[in-house]
Amino acid sequence: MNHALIEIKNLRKSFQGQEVLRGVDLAVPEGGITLIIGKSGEGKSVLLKHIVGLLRPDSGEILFQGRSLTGMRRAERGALARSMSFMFQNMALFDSLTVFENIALPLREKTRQGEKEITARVMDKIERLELGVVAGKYPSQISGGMQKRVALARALVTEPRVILFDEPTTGLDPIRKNGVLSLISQSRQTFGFTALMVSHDIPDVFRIAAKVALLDGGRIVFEGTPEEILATDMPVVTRFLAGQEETETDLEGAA
Ligand SMILES: Nc1ncnc2c1ncn2[C@@H]1O[C@H](COP(=O)(O)OP(=O)(O)OP(=O)(O)O)[C@@H](O)[C@H]1O
Repeated sequence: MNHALIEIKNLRKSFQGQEVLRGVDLAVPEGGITLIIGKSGEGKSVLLKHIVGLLRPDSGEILFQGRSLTGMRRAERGALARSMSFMFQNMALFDSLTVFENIALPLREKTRQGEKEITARVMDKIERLELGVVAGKYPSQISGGMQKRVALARALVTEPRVILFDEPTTGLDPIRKNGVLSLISQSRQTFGFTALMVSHDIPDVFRIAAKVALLDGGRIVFEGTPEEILATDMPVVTRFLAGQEETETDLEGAA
């Protein structure tokens, strides 16, 4: 992990006069997992959506290997979009498609590969993510943890350079949560992509992150390693981490 693959500079975004991102600066190093944390509604998903081009900034820049997204020609932006995948919380699997067909979908949509190559690529991911037994099943016939594994296979099948994860473990129990986090970490080592992830699984998710960035008040107010964020006495960080613990305790108490 060394230079920044993606750089976000002074990014601003308002919705109906309400400024959500107020000058976000963030460097995402190549390789490794960069984690974005922050309170609910701070704009973490909005930030990810700018990187995949689903939202356009009011001002500021997103650089990919030093090149500005807005300055790129259409063809170049298209190629870049094909080199990224995402696993977003609301991007569920298609119920009417089998696991195999769900994984094949990005290849059918984003590439011109023939049936033989598609089958080979899908089967490779199915084998590596140990999904063989469920390949012919429909999403409703498999567990939530298995569905996340399928969603990960779908994100990986185009062999992307960057994968964005928006709360990839939402709705899973603690054991399955940790299973999915380990799977993401192992897949990253095997396939070598750069990951940018939004997660509330604190502190569990720290063990797989190389870098942590805290979004607060529309800006990144802390960047560092997991060890650094746990050790800092910056009030904005300690308040946030203490709040997370309370939420966890409340949820456990309510369960
Ligand atoms: N397309 C949109 N139009 C209007 N407002 C939006 C839009 N997208 C996001 N917002 C607003 O931007 C703010 C930030 O939303 P966002 O989903 O990024 O928060 P978040 O930090 O990801 O929260 P959570 O942790 O709860 O998922 C919210 O107030 C949301 O209502």
